[in-house]
Amino acid sequence: MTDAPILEVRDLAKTYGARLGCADISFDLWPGEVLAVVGESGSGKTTLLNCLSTRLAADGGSIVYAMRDGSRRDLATMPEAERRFLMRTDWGFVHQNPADGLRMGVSAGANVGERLMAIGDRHYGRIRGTALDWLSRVEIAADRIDDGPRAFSGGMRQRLQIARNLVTAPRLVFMDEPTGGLDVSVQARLLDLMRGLVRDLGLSVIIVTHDLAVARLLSHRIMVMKDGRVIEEGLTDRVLDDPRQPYTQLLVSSIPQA
Ligand SMILES: Nc1ncnc2c1ncn2[C@@H]1O[C@H](COP(=O)(O)OP(=O)(O)OP(=O)(O)O)[C@@H](O)[C@H]1O
Repeated sequence: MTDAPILEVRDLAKTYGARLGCADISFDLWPGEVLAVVGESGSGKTTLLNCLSTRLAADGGSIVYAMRDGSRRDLATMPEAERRFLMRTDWGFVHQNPADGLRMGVSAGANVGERLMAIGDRHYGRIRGTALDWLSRVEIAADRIDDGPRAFSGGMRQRLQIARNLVTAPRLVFMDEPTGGLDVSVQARLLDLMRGLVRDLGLSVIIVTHDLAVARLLSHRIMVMKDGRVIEEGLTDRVLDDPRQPYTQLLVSSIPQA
């Protein structure tokens, strides 16, 4: 842990014409911290995640990112090429639908190795070795390395997407409903795996989910969104065990208690 946030977000806002995407978003994310953004469908979670990861241009506010060299940079004014480099190296983005984050037409090994090549690794044997190592870390058998994602189950595809993202040792990972659309038993295994990796690698994570059980298991802190704004935030246990806002109370009461 360092004593400075990895991300400082102030007054971030995004509208789509007359419709509000998100507004008045301010928070700090600390190294090694997992922040869950929760809320119902349409509350602005995905808009916020896409603005933070610069996949979408915000209308206002600032996002300051702590670079590896310690310098602090405003992402809105960072040149496109530099942002793209960050996305390939320092950041990961795990999509709900693995097909959005994988190259479906190439092998599992190539999906992982490609990210290494993008940061300049050219040694075939080493790339394949690292890809094998990562497949095993996400519990994909070594003999599947030459199979394409199309031959994988939904859970395997999602694990492959995670390996592809983590192989470059990113510092910040964005996740958009990473367990959405999977069977409950597959979700449980994936969550367990993600929790271990996040902890072992000391990743900073912003995870969007409408599933409070996912937030409970993975996150240190929760931001609750409603109608594009953050209406409550705090440590995960506090928010889930002692929600202050009526809307959060409603969300919490609607999930079965473990
Ligand atoms: N491309 C777009 N054009 C117009 N309006 C949009 C667009 N994307 C999102 N919105 C609107 O912005 C608001 C926030 O949507 P957003 O997708 O961020 O919510 P969400 O909480 O991620 O929902 P979900 O869980 O269903 O993905 C909604 O009112 C939505 O209709």
